Amino acid sequence: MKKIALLGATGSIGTQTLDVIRTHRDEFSLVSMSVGQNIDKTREILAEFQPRILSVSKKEDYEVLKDEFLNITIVYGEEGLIEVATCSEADVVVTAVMGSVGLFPTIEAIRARKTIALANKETLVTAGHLVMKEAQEYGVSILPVDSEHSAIYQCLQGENMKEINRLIITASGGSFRDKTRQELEGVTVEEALNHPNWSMGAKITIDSATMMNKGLEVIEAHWLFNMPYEKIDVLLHKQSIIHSMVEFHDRSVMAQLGTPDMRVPIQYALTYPNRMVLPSTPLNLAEIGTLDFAKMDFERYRCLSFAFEAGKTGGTMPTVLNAANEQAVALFLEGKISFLQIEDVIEKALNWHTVQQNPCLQTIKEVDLETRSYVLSLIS
Ligand SMILES: NC(=O)C1=CN([C@@H]2O[C@H](COP(=O)(O)OP(=O)(O)OC[C@H]3O[C@@H](n4cnc5c(N)ncnc54)[C@H](OP(=O)(O)O)[C@@H]3O)[C@@H](O)[C@H]2O)C=CC1
Ligand SMILES: CC(=O)[C@@H](O)[C@H](O)COP(=O)(O)O
Ligand SMILES: [Mn+2]
Repeated sequence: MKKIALLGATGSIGTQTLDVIRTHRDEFSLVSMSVGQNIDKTREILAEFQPRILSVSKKEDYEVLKDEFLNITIVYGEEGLIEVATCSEADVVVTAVMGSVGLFPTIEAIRARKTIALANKETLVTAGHLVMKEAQEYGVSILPVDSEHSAIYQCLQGENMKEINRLIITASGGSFRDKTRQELEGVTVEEALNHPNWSMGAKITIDSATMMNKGLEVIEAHWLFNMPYEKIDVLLHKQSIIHSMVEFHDRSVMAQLGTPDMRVPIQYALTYPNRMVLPSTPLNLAEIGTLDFAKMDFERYRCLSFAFEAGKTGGTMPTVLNAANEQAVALFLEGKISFLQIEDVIEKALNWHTVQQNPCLQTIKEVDLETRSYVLSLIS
């Protein structure tokens, strides 16, 4: 029986992780979980899965739930996230919170020698050098959940890392892939949230529309696979059937394919190196007929250029990229800035910041906060 700590149980990845646990009750159990503010859904999850520890974001929710669920340890805030992630019984921590708030619990989980099933890409973007160093020091595996990185990981099984020529990350193009830049003026939040292939949380769906999701994934791949940026390519592939590819020195290309269903990479991370049955829709290529590919347009998707530049600059630059993006997307979702302003404020933040190399955790925390304040100052 594998015991799971789940950060972000009420979200899109969290819900699908619970579905995987539900499908394999004899293999997995939920021992601890965190949520944000969705307390109705939390009550349902607690009743069904009965974890030992729950963390909520707000103290007010903690006050209510602690009197309601007397046999569950209830905690809250950033300390609560760490308590969930370091729960003594847990073997594996699924990091499915949204944003850089996932960094500190992930670091503490590594120090507690938990295997990490990593969905929360912002953690690697903001502090990849520290996360990978800690994982190496503590002998902890970081198993990718993000579909592209899971695909690459699957293609690399039994391969020699020294024989890789390049990684090819596929990108659907997001909600606005058929629009020109001019047509992006005045697009609505509702339109932006309409991803063509995946049903995901709001923030990543907007990232997908701006192509920042792919930028974050390039940086995530750089750290996970120790790959220089020059060897990471992005390819437009609108069906999201090929989840990513690896080209080797002999020009052989390995790809992983499947219908878009995040339960597949989630389950793979939980069962690795084995596989188990999953009631997912089989891939029917005859029915799909055609798979499309196109060259990435870096003028159209400026956020992808920002990410490559920030990644190559290194130091605190990816932290700024991530924090500015998180703040800008939040402002867009609140209706306070337009879709095109997202990339404008990110560009301003990157130009404003003076990079510091090899930042420690404290510096990353400070730069993250300063960047968010800077972005807010731009619109006030
Ligand atoms: N969804 C997907 O298919 C994929 C997602 N990812 C990555 O996985 C992560 C999660 O994405 P997704 O599931 O879509 O996101 P969702 O927005 O659906 O879920 C986020 C989860 O995190 C919780 N949360 C949000 N903010 C905080 C906070 N400040 N403190 C504590 N908890 C918080 C939410 O709680 P509540 O709702 O209760 O407020 C919810 O449980 C992201 O990093 C994303 O990039 C990667 C690949 C695919
Ligand atoms: C499911 C998943 O992993 C997402 O990150 C997905 O890749 C988003 O799709 P695009 O960013 O390619 O639109
Ligand atoms: Mn992805």
